[in-house]
Order: sequence, then C-alpha cells, then structure tokens
Amino acid sequence: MTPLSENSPAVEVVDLRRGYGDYEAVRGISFSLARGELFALLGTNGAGKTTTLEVLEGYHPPTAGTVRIFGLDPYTAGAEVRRRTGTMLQEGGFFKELTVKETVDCWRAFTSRARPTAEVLARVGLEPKAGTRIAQLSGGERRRLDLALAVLNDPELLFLDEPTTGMDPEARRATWRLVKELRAAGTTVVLTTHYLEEAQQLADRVAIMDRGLIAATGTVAEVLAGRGDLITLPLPPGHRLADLPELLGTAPVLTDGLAGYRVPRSAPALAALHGWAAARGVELDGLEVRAGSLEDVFLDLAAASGTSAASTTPLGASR
Ligand SMILES: Nc1ncnc2c1ncn2[C@@H]1O[C@H](COP(=O)(O)OP(=O)(O)OP(=O)(O)O)[C@@H](O)[C@H]1O
Repeated sequence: MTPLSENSPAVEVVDLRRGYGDYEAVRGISFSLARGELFALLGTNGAGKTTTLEVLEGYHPPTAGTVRIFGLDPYTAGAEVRRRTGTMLQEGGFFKELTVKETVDCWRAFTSRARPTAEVLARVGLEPKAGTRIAQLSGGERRRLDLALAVLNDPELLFLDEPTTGMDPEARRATWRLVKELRAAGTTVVLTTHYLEEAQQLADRVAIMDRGLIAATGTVAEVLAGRGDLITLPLPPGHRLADLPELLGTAPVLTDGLAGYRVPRSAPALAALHGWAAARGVELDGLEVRAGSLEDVFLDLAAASGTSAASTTPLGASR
C-alpha cells in the first residue's frame, strides 16, 4: 500500500473525468484542498457535483485523470481513506423501525475510532430524539442524523452532499455552526450545495460547476471580483427595452420582466439614468441596486446554457 504522506494535500484532483456509459458527467476538472480548508462545489442540476464527490469518496474510479486523498487513491486504498474521512450522502439508507440511538449504535459497530453515541447526538442536536423511530423523524431531522453518522469517527476530511436540504432555517443555521466548529478544529470539508448563502457563509473557496466543467473558482470574493453592481428596474409605462439608455456604455438586458444593467460602479450609472429620466419626465418606480452575488454568477451560467460550457468566460480567478 502507498505510504501515507502527512504533507500531501487533503484532496488533489487533476483532470478528472468520469462517465456513465457514453455519457461524460465530469469532463476534466482540477482542484486541490489544503488541510483544514472548506471547499464548496456549486452548480446547476446535473452539473456533476455528486459524481465528483463519489469519485473522491472512492465509490467509483475516475474514467481519466487522478484523484488523491491525503496522497492516497481513494478507489484502491478505500479502507485507509474511509478510516480518515466521513461522508454525508444525499439520502442515508436507514432502517425505519430502529430508533435514532439504535441507528447510531449500529453504525458505531462498523466504525473504527467511533465517538460515544450520546456525544454525537448532542453534537447535531438530536439528543431529544434519541428514542424516536426513524420513521417518525422529519426530513430535516434525518439530515441531522446523516450528519451525526458522518462525524461519528471524528474525520479529518468530511464530505457533505447537500447537507442542509430539507432543513428549516433554524436547523440550517445550527448545521452551519457545527460545520464551522469542525472547520475551526481543523477538519477539511468538501461540500456540495444549492444554497448560495451556505457557500457564502461557510466556504474558504468555491467552484461552480456547469455541465461537467468548473466554470468559476476561487474565494467568493475572487469569483465575484469584477462583476460590479446590478441595477434593475421595471420597464417604465409606455417604454420598450430599446427606449432605455445605455449606462456607462452598457445596454440593458431584459430578465423576468426587469431591465437590468451590470455596471462596474453604480453611482455614475445611476446619475446618468436619473438624468435621462428627469429629461423625459419618466418615473423610475421599482429601481433597485445591489452588489454582484453568487446568484448572479449562477444565473449567468444558466442563461449561457446551450453554449459550450468550455467557452463560458471564466468568472473568477482559476487555480
Ligand atoms: N448512475 C448514473 N448513470 C447514468 N447517468 C448518471 C448516473 N449518475 C448521474 N448521472 C448523470 O450524470 C450527470 C451528473 O449527475 P450528478 O448527480 O453528478 O449531478 P449534480 O451536479 O450532483 O446534480 P444535482 O444538483 O441535481 O444533484 C447527470 O446528467 C446525471 O443524470
């Protein structure tokens, strides 16, 4: 077996490709994570996030490229990698008749270095439900049980696949607190999520996947760098999009019935817009201005669908 290298990155992915039959779900992606980093994989439905995670977890070999976890191949050195990692899948398979405590006890039997059941349940706020049967848990409570099982062995590297899907806002925030605690204690975390706020709250770095490729990656600030501000307004009565002015050389774009301008700085653009409106006696009802967000990056990617993902302009710093 390859000896463990304590200096190797927690995760190293080079030119990973993974297909199902003729279909290539992941089409050549690379990234690496230092120990203790929290990395979020974002992306549209079917972008390849779960497939990537499953290769990192050692469930499938890559079709091409290499994946290393602590310097080890997770497919061929699965047992060693699993000893040091924890996995929260999208759907945990539980026996519905068992209680929460019985479920954790069962998993402890298969887990080396397992923490005590009470401690693990306390960690995810499930102690009051220890005696409750799985069938009676809410969706959010099941996700918390999934998380309890993922941290049972106090992993050095934790994989979280959409960890807060189905949770109410309070449970989601509690989960974020737990993930932040784990991260502060030095755990490396790879997470997939559809909640952009989750990535913004938790991640040191993000990668946005689109049709099997990484379209943008970096810190949230890097991904948003240069995106400027977004000015939106409903079309003024009696006006078409073509009647609106260019602002700082930018023509408006119509999205969901709103005219939108993405401008490097909002102040001069707003001054120009107000000048145009005042000269024509036009009211700018519903005018809104906000800084660029991950959601904008995401929506741009969705809007670009139909074009080749490879030709998508990189939206942030690449590694
Ligand atoms: N076992 C499989 N056999 C065939 N195709 C698959 C299989 N698993 C996934 N796919 C396809 O590969 C693509 C990527 O799927 P994947 O689950 O990795 O995406 P995802 O980014 O996690 O999506 P979501 O956000 O919807 O969970 C999808 O088009 C999916 O239909």
